[in-house]
Amino acid sequence: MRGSVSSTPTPPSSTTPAITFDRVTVTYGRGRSASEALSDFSLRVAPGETVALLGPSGSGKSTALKALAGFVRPSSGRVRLGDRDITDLPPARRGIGVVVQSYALFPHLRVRDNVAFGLRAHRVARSEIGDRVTDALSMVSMSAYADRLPRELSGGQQQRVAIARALAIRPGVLLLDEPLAALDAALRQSMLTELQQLRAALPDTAMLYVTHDQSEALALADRVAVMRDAHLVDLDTADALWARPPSTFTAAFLGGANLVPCTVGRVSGTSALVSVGDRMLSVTAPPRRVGAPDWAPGTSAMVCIRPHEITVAATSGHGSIRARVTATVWQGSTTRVTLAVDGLPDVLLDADLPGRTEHDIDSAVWVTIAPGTGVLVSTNGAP
Ligand SMILES: Nc1ncnc2c1ncn2[C@@H]1O[C@H](COP(=O)(O)OP(=O)(O)OP(=O)(O)O)[C@@H](O)[C@H]1O
Repeated sequence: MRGSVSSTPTPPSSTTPAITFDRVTVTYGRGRSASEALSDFSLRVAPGETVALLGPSGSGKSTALKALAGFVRPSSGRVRLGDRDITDLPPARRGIGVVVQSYALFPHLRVRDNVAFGLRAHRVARSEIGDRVTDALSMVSMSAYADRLPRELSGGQQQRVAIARALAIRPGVLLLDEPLAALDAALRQSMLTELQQLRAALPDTAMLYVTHDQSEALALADRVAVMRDAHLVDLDTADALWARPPSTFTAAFLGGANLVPCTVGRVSGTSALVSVGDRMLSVTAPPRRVGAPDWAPGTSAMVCIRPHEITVAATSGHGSIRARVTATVWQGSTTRVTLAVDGLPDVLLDADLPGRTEHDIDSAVWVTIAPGTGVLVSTNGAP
């Protein structure tokens, strides 16, 4: 399946979607100060599917979530859960579990009462509440903390309680808005693993996961919806978006790709020879999206080269290109080396080299891009 929003905004199964956004537009403010935070947004999420809304700050991700949860009202368009149109329902009657970045726990209520609160708001029978709270806390491994106040918990523990509170109502749909953003890097990693386990434990729950962190989207989502300036720009499986980015924006947003201008030469199936400066490079030419022209010889495009696909040596080798080191940053397990490559005056390439690699600034090196590792990306419609 190709990642064109116009051609494939459909969930993988043919069942009724758990979540439907049908051409939703949200406008904040009025008159001259009115601005569209979400424009003509359509998306369907299948039962049991996790879709990540990924995009930079201000691109409209949270607004989409709020429109579904009922915290903002669309100026046009409809939202549905299954066959039920919920556009006009108050939030508490939508039966959606919501988890936000700031935990939003009541500071004066103990953990068990924070979780029970949502159940009372959803009018769950008093006799059922105790068992539901116990189940939800055990799902997030927080049973031992039921009698604590939020201030007696770490950030990660508070976020688990917030997730338990959302799960206790047994929602068919769970919305998570940057749930890990307030946590430190180590905790974020372990919570990410726990969220993966939670997802496996809830095979029928559809999840919409808002993040600006591509690694969270790749780790958790069945499909990724890339947002930009209030619009959905690309939608596909995480694998497909990574391997065959449909746009330069998505290529850059998912993993800091090097985007090198090229001219398409000979194309055979999914292989292409392209000229980059005065060099020929063998790259992958993914099938174009439905309705788009093929990669015609002479077309201007970009080659997306991931930083880990570049090797750097002190001496020249077969097919290597001379370059100059302009910066190095040690990142722990890798060193990012930035390179000015001969014949490409306007491009700096980032290479991620394993371990701690020492290169003097301005030193001459030889760069090799393994044949076939770069992928062609269309510049049609790109800014
Ligand atoms: N209540 C509001 N009133 C006016 N404008 C708003 C309001 N909430 C959001 N916006 C604006 O709408 C746009 C989209 O905001 P939104 O919060 O949906 O973006 P986002 O992609 O979730 O960003 P972030 O990752 O920073 O949370 C932004 O320009 C924002 O400033």
